[in-house]
Amino acid sequence: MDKNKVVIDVEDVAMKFNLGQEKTDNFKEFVIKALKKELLFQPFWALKGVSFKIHKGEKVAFIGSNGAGKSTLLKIIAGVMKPTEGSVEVHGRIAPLLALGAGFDYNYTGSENIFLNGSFLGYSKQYMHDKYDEIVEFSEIGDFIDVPVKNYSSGMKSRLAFSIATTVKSQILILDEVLSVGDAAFKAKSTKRMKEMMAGDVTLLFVSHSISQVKELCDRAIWLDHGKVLMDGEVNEVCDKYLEFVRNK
Ligand SMILES: Nc1ncnc2c1ncn2[C@@H]1O[C@H](COP(=O)(O)OP(=O)(O)OP(=O)(O)O)[C@@H](O)[C@H]1O
Repeated sequence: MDKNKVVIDVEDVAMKFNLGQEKTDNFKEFVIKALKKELLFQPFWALKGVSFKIHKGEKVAFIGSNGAGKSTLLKIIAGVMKPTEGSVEVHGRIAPLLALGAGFDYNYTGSENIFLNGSFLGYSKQYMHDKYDEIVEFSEIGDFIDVPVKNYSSGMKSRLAFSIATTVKSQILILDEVLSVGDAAFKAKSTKRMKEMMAGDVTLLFVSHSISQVKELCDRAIWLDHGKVLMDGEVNEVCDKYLEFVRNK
């Protein structure tokens, strides 16, 4: 495996959101104010000057307080959002597992969503056919596979999303909090599968508030704070500094 190959190159990325300064009580009021141009928007930088490179096979965790910009950064890397400034280069196929069930169309059945997600990830219908049984079996969805996803519990949605993303073979895996959902049995099963994948040359981008899980799965951590990289290095070192920071807050 070519450990020196850069698979993700993030350069000077910034992301600006426009936040409404005043509260509107309802949508009608919002539309009227917007039409009358009475709404004031204040720019808010969720990410600013973020740069790093990720090499093939690295397992990288993104840690930091609520609102630090972790999910926004992963969405930009996955191509769901375009950064306001900077550039992101990705070499390899990404299986994004952003916020649970993202990528599902709730009106379609689990089965239909497997093919929908497959085409979204760039896999052929035949390939998804070949993987179908394994995906359904691992997800433990059972007969619910023919029911619209809107009737699934959040645990069922995350089990199916996890199962799709980890059964199809992709070089880059993005996991956002997903392992924290699902019951104890599924959690054990998904952690085992993650570890099997870790043994291969998959590149992992992992967001979690569980530092023990981060230490277990990753070898590098990037600590984000208020949209900036505060520390980037060996996982135990960065996590310990972060925990110390949290304790002293
Ligand atoms: N679409 C959006 N419009 C406006 N603000 C947004 C949008 N998405 C995210 N934000 C803001 O950007 C900041 C970063 O959010 P993000 O979800 O990336 O943080 P996070 O580090 O993943 O947080 P958490 O640990 O709570 O999941 C937050 O202040 C959030 O309110």
